Amino acid sequence: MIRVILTDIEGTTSDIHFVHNVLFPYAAKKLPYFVRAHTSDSAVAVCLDQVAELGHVSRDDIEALIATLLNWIAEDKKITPLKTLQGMIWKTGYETGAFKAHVYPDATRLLQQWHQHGLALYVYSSGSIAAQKLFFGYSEAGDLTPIFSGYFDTTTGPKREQQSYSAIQQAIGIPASEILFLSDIVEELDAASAAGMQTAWLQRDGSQALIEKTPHQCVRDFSELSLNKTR
Ligand SMILES: CSCCC(=O)C(=O)COP(=O)(O)O
Ligand SMILES: [Mg+2]
Repeated sequence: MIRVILTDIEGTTSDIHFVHNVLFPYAAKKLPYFVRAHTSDSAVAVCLDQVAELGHVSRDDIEALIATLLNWIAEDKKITPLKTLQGMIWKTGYETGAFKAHVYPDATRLLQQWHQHGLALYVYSSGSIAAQKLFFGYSEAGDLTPIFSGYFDTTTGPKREQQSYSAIQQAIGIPASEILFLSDIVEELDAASAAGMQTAWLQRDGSQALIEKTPHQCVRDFSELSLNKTR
């Protein structure tokens, strides 16, 4: 029996194009000014320490740190300090109404329904926890944060590693077999499955036949999901 839904965001609850065509360009445009203006903020400084280390750049060279961050955005790197800084930058975008987060109507409807039926809902995304809360707080469907019980990001571990899902299972405190993880990325589903979770592969491109030769439940949208199906 599934008691917990753990969901990815980009490509699962939400359109990948919203993230790549709206969120990432907004962050790239604002990042240089944001970093220069906040170098002495402690939370930003911690991120810049990490960028210097991971990017092999001098900590004193702010312009090189900015260039590294912009390259990471262009390459869609899921690197924790980048994701933390992006979340800080998007806050203004959401608060000023520059954009609202896209959530597929089927995802909104089913998440609300599952919440009403007593399932616990959690998010696991490469976006920082702060960014996830903004995303669902300022969604096109309104504030969806009340339906979620918790959030996980890459500070728990990378999304393609089994250990990350084991750590999430421990934190949630429900047996892995009663947790259903939803994602559009098969390597993430493989890692969750190796940790004992149930899995479902969101293949939202309806023009293609569903890839079904996998151990994962395959669906086009949330309305096709079965909470009773086991591998
Ligand atoms: C919630 S912030 C926007 C999404 C994001 O930055 C990202 O990298 C999406 O990664 P996901 O793990 O949700 O595919
Ligand atoms: Mg995804």
